Amino acid sequence: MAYSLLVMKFGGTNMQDARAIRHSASLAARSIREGVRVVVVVSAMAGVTNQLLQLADAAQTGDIARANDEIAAMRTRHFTAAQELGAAPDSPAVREIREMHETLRQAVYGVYLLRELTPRSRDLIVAFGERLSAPLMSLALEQTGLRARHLTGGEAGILTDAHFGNARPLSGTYERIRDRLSGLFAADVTPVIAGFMGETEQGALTTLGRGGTDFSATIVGKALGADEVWAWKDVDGVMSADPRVVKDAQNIGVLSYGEVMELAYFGAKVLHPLAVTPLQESGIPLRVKSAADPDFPGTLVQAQPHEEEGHPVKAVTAIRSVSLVNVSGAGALGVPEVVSSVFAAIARANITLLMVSQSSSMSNVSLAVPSVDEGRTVAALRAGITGELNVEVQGGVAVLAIVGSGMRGQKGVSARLFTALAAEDVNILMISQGSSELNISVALDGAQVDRATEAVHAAFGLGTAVQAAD
Ligand SMILES: Nc1ncnc2c1ncn2[C@@H]1O[C@H](COP(=O)(O)OP(=O)(O)O)[C@@H](O)[C@H]1O
Ligand SMILES: N[C@@H](CC(=O)OP(=O)(O)O)C(=O)O
Repeated sequence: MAYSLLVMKFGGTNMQDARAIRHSASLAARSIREGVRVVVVVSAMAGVTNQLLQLADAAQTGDIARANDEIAAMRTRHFTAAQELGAAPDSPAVREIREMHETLRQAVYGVYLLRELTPRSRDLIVAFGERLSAPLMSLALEQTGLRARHLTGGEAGILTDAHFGNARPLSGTYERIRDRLSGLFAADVTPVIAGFMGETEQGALTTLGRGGTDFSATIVGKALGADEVWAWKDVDGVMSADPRVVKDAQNIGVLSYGEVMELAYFGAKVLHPLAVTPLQESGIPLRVKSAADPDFPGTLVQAQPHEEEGHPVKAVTAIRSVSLVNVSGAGALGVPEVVSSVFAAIARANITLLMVSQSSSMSNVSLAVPSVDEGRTVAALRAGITGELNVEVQGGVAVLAIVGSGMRGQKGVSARLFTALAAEDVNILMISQGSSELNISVALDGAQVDRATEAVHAAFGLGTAVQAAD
C-alpha cells in the first residue's frame, strides 16, 4: 500500500542508546524518502522512567544525595548519546539537554524540601524521560539529512484532563494537534513528539499512564487521519504469549481493536490498554512492528477480527501481583444497597477492578485488585460499606486470561482451559468470562502463573499458530 501519512512510535528499547536511536531514525527516514509524511513519537530511553520514579521517591523520603547521583548518571547517559549522534559540546541540543537536567534537579529538590510528592509533581518529573529523548531523535534524523523539530506532548497539542498519572485526552485535542503540526509539514520538517504526556488547559504537565507513548501516537494518528500508526518494538509484533515466559510464542498476524485491548488490559505489556481507542471511530489500523526486522509485517490491529478455523483462542496473558479481597456476611450482601456500597467505595477510591465474582448465595463478593491497591481497597471498603461484613485479603495471586474473538459461540474452550490447568495441578481461585466472549480469566496462585501460562499456550496449540498479515 502507498502511504501518505504515518505516525511512528519508538519505544524505550528502540531509544536505549545512540545506536538504537540511529537505527530508529533510519526506519522513519526510509519512509520519508519514499515521500511519506511521518510524525515520530518517542519514549524515554529504556529504564529512565523507572529511574525517575525511584529518584523522586528517594527525594521525598529525604535521600537527596541518592536522587542527585541518579540525575548525574542520567545526564551522562543523555550527553553520551548526544555526542555519539554528532552533537558538539556547545551545540543547541547539548545546551537544551543540560538545561532540562537542571530543571529536573530543581523540581526534585523541591520534592525533597517539601517531603511531598504529589501526583502532579510526579508527572512533571517522570515526563523528563521523554522530553530528554526527543532532542536525541531530532539529532539522529538531522544526521540523515532531514529537518526535524522536537516538541513536548503539550506543545504538539495533546490536551488532557487533570487526572495526573492517568490522564485522558480531551475532545479539543484533535483539532489542536492538527493546528500545531500543520506548519511543520508545510515547511518539510518532521515533528518529533515526546510521548507519554499531555497538558491540561491550564498548562500543567500530565502523563497518560505507564506505556502511554503508544497512546500518544494513536491520539496523533487520529488527529491527522494517518493511514496507519506503526508502533516499533523489540518483538516481532503482538505474540501469542509474553515471549519472555513462553519460548515458542508466535507472532499474531491480525487482531481486532477489541482483542488487543483485552490483551493489554490482562497484562500483555506490549501495548497501552487504551492505545487503540482513538483509532476505533475512524478505523485507522495500528501495526506493531519489529525494529530488528522492519520488512516483517508484524501485527495488524484493525476493526474486524480475523477468525481462523481451529484457533478460537489467539493468546494467553497474565497479570501478576494481584490480591483477592473477599467481602462476606450472611444475608447482608443479598441486599442491593450493600452490594452497591461495595462498588461505590471502590469507585470513590479509583481502584481498578480486575475481576469480580459474587457467590450465588449472595453472601460473598470477591474482588481482584492490583496488590499495590490492596491496602487502599480494604480501607475504602471498611470506611464505605454499610452492614456487618467481613473483609479478608489473599495476596500473591495472578490473573491468567485467554483472549480471542473466535471463542464466541465455540464450545469446549473453557473445558480445555480448566483441563490444562488441572493437569498442571493449578488451583483456580476465581473464574470470570466477559459477556463479550473475548476472554476467559482465572485467578490462581502467583507462584504457578508461568507454568500455567506455558501449559495453556500448549493446550490451545498456540505455539504453532502462524498467520500472515496483509
Ligand atoms: N503478548 C505479547 N506480545 C509481545 N510482547 C509481549 C507480550 N506480552 C508481554 N510482552 C512484552 O512486551 C515487551 C514490549 O513492550 P515494551 O517494552 O513496553 O515496548 P516498547 O518499550 O518498545 O514500547 C516485550 O519485550 C515483551 O516481553
Ligand atoms: N516511558 C514511559 C512511557 C512508554 O510508553 O514507554 P515504552 O514505550 O518504553 O513502554 C513508560 O515507561 O511507561
